[in-house]
Order: sequence, then C-alpha cells, then structure tokens
Amino acid sequence: MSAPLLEAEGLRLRFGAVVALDSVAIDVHPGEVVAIVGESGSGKSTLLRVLAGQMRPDAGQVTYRAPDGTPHPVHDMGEAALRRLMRTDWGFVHQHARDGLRMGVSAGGNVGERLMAVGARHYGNIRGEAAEWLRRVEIDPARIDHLPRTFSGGMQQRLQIARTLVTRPRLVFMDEPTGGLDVSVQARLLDLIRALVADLGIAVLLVTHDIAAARLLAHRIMVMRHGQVVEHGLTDRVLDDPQHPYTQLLVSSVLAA
Ligand SMILES: Nc1ncnc2c1ncn2[C@@H]1O[C@H](COP(=O)(O)OP(=O)(O)OP(=O)(O)O)[C@@H](O)[C@H]1O
Repeated sequence: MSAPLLEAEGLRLRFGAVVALDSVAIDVHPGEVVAIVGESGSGKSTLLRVLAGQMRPDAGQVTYRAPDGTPHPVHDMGEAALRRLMRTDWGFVHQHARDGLRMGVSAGGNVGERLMAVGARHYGNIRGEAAEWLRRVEIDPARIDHLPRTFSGGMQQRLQIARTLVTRPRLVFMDEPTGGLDVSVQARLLDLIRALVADLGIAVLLVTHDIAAARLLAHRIMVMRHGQVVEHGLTDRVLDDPQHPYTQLLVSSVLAA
C-alpha cells in the first residue's frame, strides 16, 4: 500500500477538565475514505480541526505527505502555508454550507474563484468549467449567476462540494456534510459525494454521527468515545462484527431505529 497522505499519532487535547482527544492515532491513504464516528461530544470535530491544522494539540503530531513525498509536520507549517494547502491539495466541507461558501458571490463565482486561486486566468474557460461543475452536482447551469442564498439547503451544500472539488484536492475534510438536511436530501447528497469521490480518487476524512452514511462512503471506520478511539477497522468488519461494547451499542441503536 502507498504511504499515508496524512498521519497522526499521540494526539492529546484538553479543554479545562474535558479531555477532548486522548492518545489518538489515525492515518489516511491516497483515495481512501475514513469515517470518524461517535456520539455528540466524543471529540470528532475537534479531531478533524486538529488534523486540518486549525487547532494545535497539547501533544502529538500530524504529518502531511506532499505529492513529491516530502513529509510536512502540519502544526509547524505556518498559517500562510496552511492556507495555500487548503486552496490546493486540501479541501474542507463544512456542515453549514454558509461556512464554506461566499454568500455574496454568484454560484459560478464561488466555483470559479477557486480555479483562479490555483492560477486559472481565462474567463471563458473558468465560466465553462464552473457551469460543468454545477451540472455535476445537479444544479441547473442556468443558475450560474444566482446568489447561493436563493438556493435550497441541499443545493447550497452541493455548491459547497463543487467549490471544494473543482480544484481536485488530494484530501478533503468533511464535517457532518449531510447534517441538518432532510432525510431524502441527505440520501441524494451521499450518493453524489460517493460518486464524485470515487471518480476523482480523492481521500476523505469524514466526521459523522450517521452510521448509515459511514457505511455508504467509508472504506475504514474509527469509533470515538470520550476523546479516545475505542475501535477501528474496515467498515464492514466494524459494523457487521463490532468488538467494543460501545460500537455494539451504536450499531444496535441504528438497527433498532
Ligand atoms: N472550543 C472549545 N472549548 C471548550 N470545550 C470544547 C471546545 N470545543 C470542543 N469542546 C469540548 O470537547 C469535547 C469534544 O467536542 P467535539 O465538538 O469535538 O465533539 P463531537 O464529537 O464533534 O460532537 P458533535 O457531534 O456534537 O459535534 C466536548 O466535551 C466539547 O464540549
């Protein structure tokens, strides 16, 4: 197997008396989808923010391997380098589309400005590619000049995904990408994410409390509880034959629902 794209070990982080992360280790390989699941407050979003360099851990390190194979300690990179990485090799899909979109900029502008950030300059090509990406995420390209605030919640989320994926990042962080949407909208969005991620060969770190979403999208699952990883492994193994009592509870509560 190829070397991991992102690798972390010994991550610890406390907020006062709360231990948010306790000796967490994780790795993600190119093209792999890894889901981080667990109940509310288990530390999933904190882990994602630490892995993406947005928050510094009290201990432990996160290493990103660049396309040329050079390892970069994420928390030593500096803000400018991290911002550059977030525009190029990485992407972040937020739970709330408004956190990942520019609401005062048209749909086409939201997608096109990411292309410009990686060097695209030809207006016609940028607009053409933005229209193509709107189509890929099932938004009528005729709405290219409309503002995101005129879109439904599901459309806004699909636009955020187009904006994130248009530059074909190697690694995308997703924090509850279907949270807060209607169940039928969630199912369609999950199918879309699955198809795009497989097509582009993108690695994804997916935070979700939705076991069904993890089963659909992830190759591997990590189960978190009280800041610790209590179980991890291949998705089918973890969900069909959970070993830890907490995972058994999570899985059985979904089956009972
Ligand atoms: N900035 C902060 N200041 C203080 N405590 C925090 C902060 N961020 C998170 N915590 C605490 O750390 C723990 C883990 O929170 P985190 O948001 O990572 O959990 P989560 O699994 O993502 O939950 P949810 O699914 O509800 O988002 C919680 O007890 C939370 O209250």
